[in-house]
Amino acid sequence: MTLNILENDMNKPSGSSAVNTLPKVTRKVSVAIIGAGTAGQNAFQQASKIHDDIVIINDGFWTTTCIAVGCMPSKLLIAAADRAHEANNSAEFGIHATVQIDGKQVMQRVRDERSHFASYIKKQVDSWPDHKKIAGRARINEQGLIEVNNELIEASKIIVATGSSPSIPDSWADKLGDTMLTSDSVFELTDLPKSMAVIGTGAIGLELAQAFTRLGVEVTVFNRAKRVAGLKDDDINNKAIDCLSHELTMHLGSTINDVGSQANADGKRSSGFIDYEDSAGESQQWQGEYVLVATGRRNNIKQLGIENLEVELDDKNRPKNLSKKTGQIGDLEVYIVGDANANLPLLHVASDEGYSAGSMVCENEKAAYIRPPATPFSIVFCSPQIVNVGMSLPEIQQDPSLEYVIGRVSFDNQGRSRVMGVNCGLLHIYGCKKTDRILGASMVGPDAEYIGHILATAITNDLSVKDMLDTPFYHPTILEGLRTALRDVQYKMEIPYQSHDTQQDSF
Ligand SMILES: Cc1cc2nc3c(=O)[nH]c(=O)nc-3n(C[C@H](O)[C@H](O)[C@H](O)COP(=O)(O)OP(=O)(O)OC[C@H]3O[C@@H](n4cnc5c(N)ncnc54)[C@H](O)[C@@H]3O)c2cc1C
Ligand SMILES: NC(=O)c1ccc[n+]([C@@H]2O[C@H](COP(=O)([O-])OP(=O)(O)OC[C@H]3O[C@@H](n4cnc5c(N)ncnc54)[C@H](O)[C@@H]3O)[C@@H](O)[C@H]2O)c1
Repeated sequence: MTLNILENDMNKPSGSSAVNTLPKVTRKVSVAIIGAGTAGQNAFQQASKIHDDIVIINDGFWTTTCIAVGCMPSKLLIAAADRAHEANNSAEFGIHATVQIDGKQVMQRVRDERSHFASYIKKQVDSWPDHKKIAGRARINEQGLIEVNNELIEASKIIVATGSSPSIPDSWADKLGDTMLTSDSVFELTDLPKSMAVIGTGAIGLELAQAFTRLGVEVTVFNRAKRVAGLKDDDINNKAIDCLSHELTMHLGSTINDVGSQANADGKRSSGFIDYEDSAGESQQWQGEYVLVATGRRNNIKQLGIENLEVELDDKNRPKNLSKKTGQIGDLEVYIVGDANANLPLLHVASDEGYSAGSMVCENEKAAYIRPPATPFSIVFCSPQIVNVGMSLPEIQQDPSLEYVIGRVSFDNQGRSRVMGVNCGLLHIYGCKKTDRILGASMVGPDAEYIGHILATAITNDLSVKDMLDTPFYHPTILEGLRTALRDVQYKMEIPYQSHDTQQDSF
């Protein structure tokens, strides 16, 4: 189905007042892409291979969220924090150091390196013809036309790649004023503050709270649920809280009743406050320099006028009839990709979806190379890292046909983890008894990013637990912990040809 909303209106008899009052279309294009982040840029590059009459519209910076305010600056901050942490915590190895942290230099390096990454994107965007790029905020009007600046664009196919933004509870921005930070503003700090509250223990809250703590900031974390990183396996969640609590002051299960800011005695600055009820029901107040609000992100779609393209949204702003493979909405010539569709708001997913939608507008599903939807996989880069792969435990439990066992390994006494002094963690692998396949896994622990990749490869390529165990595991590695958990899966499956012991790592 094509975008015929315009045609319907335009087809009204000539002389009709409706036609005469319509503003004039300034350009007609085969493909319009709205949003030039990772998903939009990939879509543009791919679609440009076939279409010359194509336009990409972007509001704000022409780098990407990932580079400007997301993955990269957060990992740069974590890198500095980890250096400080190692130096400060090596006494058990007989290494004693006095660490001096230059906050200005830490934050400057974050921005300098960010500029380095941004320069690659700038080079790419600069290479695109100017007439195909429009800087401005797009809106889709009632006729299904794209309004941007003084232009009115009619597009045969539209790819929406408008990303997401921090979601801030009502009135908090006004009440906190200058004391409020979000992931959009925190990397602009020119120095490290003395104190900070972090609200939210999702990926953003955990990563930044721990990084600032390690850099000497007095950080207090709040979350309404007794849950970190959205973990759905209670044992892994409890273990993650246990490992992270060694460093972080966390008020989990607390209710925030009010937030605000008040002038300091010096009259120069304000400080922020949070009135909250702790998990025991006691009223408390926190006061400090900044409040970092990390209470989730919302897709940038409602303000766009997407309903004018006949796209329906559910109660969570997610488009109905979304193909998770291509981002296409039903049989409309509309594709919604990356964070904008609120499916899996992760970088590799935005990248793949943008590529697929860009291919689809060139060819069709049969001719274009469309990658299958990625195996669900997420990593939170706190220490120890938190990883989820494949199906979650509640998803598995909802399907009685999936006879599952849980293979487990603790990293508290795992050989190499102990050698390295990073021995806190737990891995659960959910194995299917009937098929000898891995359904999913959840983990907090050292080297989880690598263990997660191996498990994602196994699930994606349909490897059996036996296949995995027939693969060598080098000694002594943290990855031997993965083998211990896989052996536990085998043992619990009671499959005759397989080993009947849960062998621990050899030391
Ligand atoms: C602090 C932080 C850390 C993160 N860390 C990781 C990580 O480690 N790993 C990971 O996988 N993911 C991470 N993410 C998530 C990742 O950054 C996003 O999933 C990804 O960048 C989304 O890309 P996108 O192309 O969908 O959107 P974006 O890159 O946000 O691009 C959307 C573009 O559309 C523009 N736009 C919006 N509305 C309009 C409009 N009406 N008209 C014109 N233009 C418009 C926006 O201004 C923007 O330029 C992190 C996110 C944050 C915030
Ligand atoms: N390493 C990574 O891959 C990475 C890193 C950062 C961000 N991201 C992406 O960004 C997305 C957004 O991250 P996020 O951490 O902002 O969101 P999130 O939804 O994962 O976490 C938000 C947290 O805030 C809490 N919360 C919400 N309202 C609250 C309130 N009023 N009081 C107290 N707590 C409240 C929620 O309980 C939840 O724990 C993630 O889903 C992820 O896709 C990924």
